Amino acid sequence: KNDSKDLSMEKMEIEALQGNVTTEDKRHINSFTKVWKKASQQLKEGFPVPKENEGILLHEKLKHKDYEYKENINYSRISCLGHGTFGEVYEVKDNSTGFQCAAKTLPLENFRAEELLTLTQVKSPRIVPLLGAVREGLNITLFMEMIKGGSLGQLIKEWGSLPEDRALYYHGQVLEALEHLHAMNVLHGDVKADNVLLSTDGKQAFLCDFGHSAQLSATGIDVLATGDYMPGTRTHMAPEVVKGTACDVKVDVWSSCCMMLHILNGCHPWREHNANQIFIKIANEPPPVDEIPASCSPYTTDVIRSGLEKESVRRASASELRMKVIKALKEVGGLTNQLKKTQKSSP
Ligand SMILES: CN1C=C[C@@](O)(C#Cc2ccnc(-n3nc(C(N)=O)c4cc(F)ccc43)c2)C1=O
Repeated sequence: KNDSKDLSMEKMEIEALQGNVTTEDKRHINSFTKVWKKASQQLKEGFPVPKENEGILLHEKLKHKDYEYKENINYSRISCLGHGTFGEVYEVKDNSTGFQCAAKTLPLENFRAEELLTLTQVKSPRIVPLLGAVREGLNITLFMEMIKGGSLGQLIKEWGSLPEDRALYYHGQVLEALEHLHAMNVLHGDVKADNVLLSTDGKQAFLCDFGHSAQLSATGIDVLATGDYMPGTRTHMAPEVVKGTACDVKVDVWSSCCMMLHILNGCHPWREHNANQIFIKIANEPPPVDEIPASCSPYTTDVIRSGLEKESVRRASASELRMKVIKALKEVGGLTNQLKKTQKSSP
């Protein structure tokens, strides 16, 4: 009897929220997640979806007007920060407060409820904070803190590759974010340098883009290549993902070590193979440990080897690997080299 009462309460709550943008608390975002997931399904099946402007703003400097929050009317795009499979990310400014933040916009039919559910559940200093989620017609816009140092992927492009100490330093911070996620049986699903954002002084790294995240069942094992799951970046995919066998949170540990190879070598692992060959290589060949630079300390080599175990049961967990990273970072003398801003690679 109580459940049905709760359900009808929730139904009333959702109806009250629909068609409006409000600054409620985070739990209302979950209500919209259900509504948008259904609308996204309807669109995919070819049914029309009413064009609404609705959602939740979580930051007091993002101000809706008469329960509306629309591009150009209430906020404006300043510049494009990045684009990819996920949609586009812009730097935006609230027209009434001048507050600037970042906003990822994606078509409603590409909306995955897990992206928002993960972001409302996770509280970690190593994860980009969500500032709001608004539907405008057939688009969803997710507002988040602006992280001014840009992405680690951009930094690697600028410098070619990064020294071992800095690679370990950033790997350690990514593993901190993964520890938080994995403790809640959530996997990120697309750990790579493009999804790691840096503070301007390069001292802090933040994990972003939960468009590929998945909440695993209680056993912690799921087959990812099913349903609406969108796999992450091919070169960073764990063998179990490629093979479509049972996956657990350790797929992120594998990807984080592929990211480590990318930072150290300046290119993704499995570089010389074309897209289709990569799946066969990942599934059948030994892990790409031969791509670990010979100049790396034995401790760094041990980090990458422990995270690139093909059998996920033998692979280190995020917390075990972070311990190894801290040891390796100490062994190489800590974070010493400064990336001098002036010495950018020639244009
Ligand atoms: C909290 N939250 C909300 C949505 C989310 O799933 C995402 C994302 C995403 C994807 C790609 N790129 C960026 N991206 N964000 C920024 C920024 N916040 O400053 C950014 C800055 C760049 F220079 C390049 C890409 C950038 C952010 C998520 O995690």
